[in-house]
Amino acid sequence: MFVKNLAARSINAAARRAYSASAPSSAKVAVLGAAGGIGQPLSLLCKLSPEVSELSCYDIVGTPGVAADLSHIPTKSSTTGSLPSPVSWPLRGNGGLEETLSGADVVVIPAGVPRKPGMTRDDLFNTNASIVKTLVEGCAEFCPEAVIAIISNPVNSTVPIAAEVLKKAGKYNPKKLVGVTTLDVCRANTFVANSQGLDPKDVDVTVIGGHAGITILPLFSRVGAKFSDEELEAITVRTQFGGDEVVAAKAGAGSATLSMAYAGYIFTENVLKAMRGEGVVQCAFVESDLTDAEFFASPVRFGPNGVEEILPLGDLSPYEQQWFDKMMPELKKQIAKGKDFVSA
Ligand SMILES: NC(=O)C1=CN([C@@H]2O[C@H](COP(=O)(O)OP(=O)(O)OC[C@H]3O[C@@H](n4cnc5c(N)ncnc54)[C@H](O)[C@@H]3O)[C@@H](O)[C@H]2O)C=CC1
Ligand SMILES: O=C([O-])CC(=O)C(=O)O
Repeated sequence: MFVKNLAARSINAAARRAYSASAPSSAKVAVLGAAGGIGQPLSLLCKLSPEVSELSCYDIVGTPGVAADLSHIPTKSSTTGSLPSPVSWPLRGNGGLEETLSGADVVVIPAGVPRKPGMTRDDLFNTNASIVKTLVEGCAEFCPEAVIAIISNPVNSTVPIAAEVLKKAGKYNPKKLVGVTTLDVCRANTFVANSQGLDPKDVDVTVIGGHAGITILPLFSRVGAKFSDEELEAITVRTQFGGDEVVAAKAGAGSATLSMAYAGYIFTENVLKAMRGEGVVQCAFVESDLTDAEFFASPVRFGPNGVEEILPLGDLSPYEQQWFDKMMPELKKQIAKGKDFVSA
C-alpha cells in the first residue's frame, strides 16, 4: 500500500512538473499517420511535451483509440483523434482532416508505408507519393500557415512533392515546409559518442544533404575528434545506412519507429520553441540555395515563422567533399522525381 501511494505520488509529481513547465503559448500539433509505428510513440511524446497544448491525431485507422488512450495521461494538452470521416474521438463535429488541421501550428506527417529488407526508400515512392500529396492538399486547404514537417519516405522526393502541391494551391511558403532529417543527426551523435567514449548529449554532428543512403553526409571533421581513416569510413557509412541496419534487424516488420518518434518529437519541440521566440538551430531538409540542389539538408535557424535562416555550409574536408560530389546527382534526381510526380 505504502509502495503504491509512493508510486502514485511520484506520478503526480511528474505530472505537476509537466504542468509547471508548460509553455506560455498554446500550440496545436497535428500528427498525420498517428496510429502507425512512428505515429503512436511520436504522439505520446507530443502529449508529454509542455510545448503542446492541443494534439490532434489523424490516420485512416485507429486514431479514436489512440486519442482516447493518450487523453488519460495527466498533462495539460487536449487530445483528439480523427479518421477521414465521420468518426472522431471525442465525438464532436465531423472528424476528418478539416477538424484535425484547422488551427494547427505544426503538422507532422509520418503517414505511409515503411521499407522491408531489400527495398530502398525510393521503392516506397509509388505508394507514399500520393499519400503525402493528399495530406498536403489538406494542409493547403485547412492550415496554410502551419509548419509542415515531412517524415514519410522517400523524404528527398516527398518534400518536393509537398512543395509542388502547395504551389499549385497558391499556398507555398518555403519557410514552412521541412523534411525531418533529425534521425540522421541522432545516429551520427550516437555513433561518434560510442566510438570516442563520449556522452551523446555532448555531441552535435552536422548532417547535410538528403535522407537516403549516400545523400546523407555527416560532417565528422567538425566534431573535434580524431578518427583513423577506417573509423571515419565506418561511422560515415553506418550513419548513411543506419536505416538499413534497423530494417534488416526488424526482418520484415518495418523500419525505425522508436528512434524516429524520438527524433520527430525533438524536431517538433524545437520548431515550437522557436515559434515562441527561443533561438533554435537544427538540421532540416529545406528549399535552399546553398548548392545546386533545390532542396538540401543543413543547419537551419528556426524562428517564429518557421525557417528563419539557412546557415552557410562552411568548408568540407577532402573526405567529405568526395561524398558530396557523389551525392549531388543522386539527390537532384530524387528531387526531380518528386516534382515531376505533381506536375505530370
Ligand atoms: N524521415 C525519417 O527519418 C524516417 C522516415 N520513416 C518513414 O515514415 C513512414 C511511416 O513509417 P511507420 O510509422 O513505421 O509506418 P507504419 O505503417 O507503421 O505507419 C504508417 C501509418 O500511416 C497511416 N496511413 C497510411 N495512409 C494514410 C493516409 N492517407 N492518411 C493518414 N494516414 C495514413 C497508416 O494507417 C499507418 O498507421 C514510412 O514512409 C517510413 O519510411 C521512417 C523512419 C525514419
Ligand atoms: O530506413 C528507412 O526506411 C527508414 C528511415 O528513413 C530511417 O530509418 O532512416
